[in-house]
Amino acid sequence: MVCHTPVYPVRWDRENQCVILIDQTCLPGEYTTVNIRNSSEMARAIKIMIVRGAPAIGVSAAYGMALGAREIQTQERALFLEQLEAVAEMLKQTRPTAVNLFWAIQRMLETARDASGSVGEIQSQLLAEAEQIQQEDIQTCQAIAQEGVKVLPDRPERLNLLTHCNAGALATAGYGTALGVVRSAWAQGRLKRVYADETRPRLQGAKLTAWECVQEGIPVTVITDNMAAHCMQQGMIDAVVVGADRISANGDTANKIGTYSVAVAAKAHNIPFYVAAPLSTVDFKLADGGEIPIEERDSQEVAQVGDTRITPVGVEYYNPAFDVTPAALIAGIITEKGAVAPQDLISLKG
Ligand SMILES: CSC[C@@H](O)[C@@H](O)C(=O)COP(=O)(O)O
Repeated sequence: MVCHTPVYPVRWDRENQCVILIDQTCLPGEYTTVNIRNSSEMARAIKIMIVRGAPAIGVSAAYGMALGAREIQTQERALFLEQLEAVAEMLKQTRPTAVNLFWAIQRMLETARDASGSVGEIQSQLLAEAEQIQQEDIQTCQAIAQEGVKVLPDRPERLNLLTHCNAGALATAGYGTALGVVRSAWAQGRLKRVYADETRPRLQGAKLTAWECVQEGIPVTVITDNMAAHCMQQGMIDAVVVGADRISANGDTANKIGTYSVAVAAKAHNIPFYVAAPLSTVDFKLADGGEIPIEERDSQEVAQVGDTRITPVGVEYYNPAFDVTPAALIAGIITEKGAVAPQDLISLKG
């Protein structure tokens, strides 16, 4: 096996002046990369999930803005800023739930507005800002992982953790949020095994979380989504750690569809359920999870497994990509500034 660690799903290629994305639609069968040369290509890559996962989407959007800035021809500052807004709008249309997308685009727009100098200098500053966002995200993930390990159940025996979807290095600039906690627990000798829900319909757990674990020799068992409650009932799970796409001010958490049912099952079995996410995933403007926009994706994702159609002709489909886990089911939200109870999240507002 060719080992691809550490995993960096989004990279700036200085020599070729393009962004290199790991094509996550090809994993685990094939490790390939895609060169992204302009903002439209980046928007498409986010939409069709070549790159996915809230923080990775944010980093990619930041690079999309930097690429878009370079496509603008005018040397007139006001016109440049106006055209950059249009690039921002295009990137914002890609995926509605992951707030990191909007957070990163906003940060890039503010960088452009605050920048002094010529249009050329602003373009350079935007590229530097995208690189900065990327570096910060890796450091944030490592801090989340350190904080996360501290809150895991304190038991003499090694822990069995369950996770849903992929909140690993592939979903961030590197290292991961929920899977970062798993990684750190493994590095510290506190992890026995991670159970990865397969995560229908896109199978990020079976494909991506499992792939990342195999890369690093972390023991991983893939289960279908409907097995999680059974595993909990059998005493196989000590804690659940998942990522997030958007967290409202009260701690309600939108994450990959199926997360809510895992949280309900964890509560029923008295198993702590943790959300690991950077503060850039918290949308303090939203009072509760009812205000979080939920992306609905193509019905084909439900109708098919891989390329095989599994449903009869004539049925209807419903394919929300995310659900909202109420704060009451969450034992703690693990951020780079420490882990807090959902109701105390507001104390971390910068
Ligand atoms: C650190 S990633 C956190 C979330 O973005 C992740 O759990 C998730 O739901 C990803 O969804 P996806 O649709 O694959 O982008």
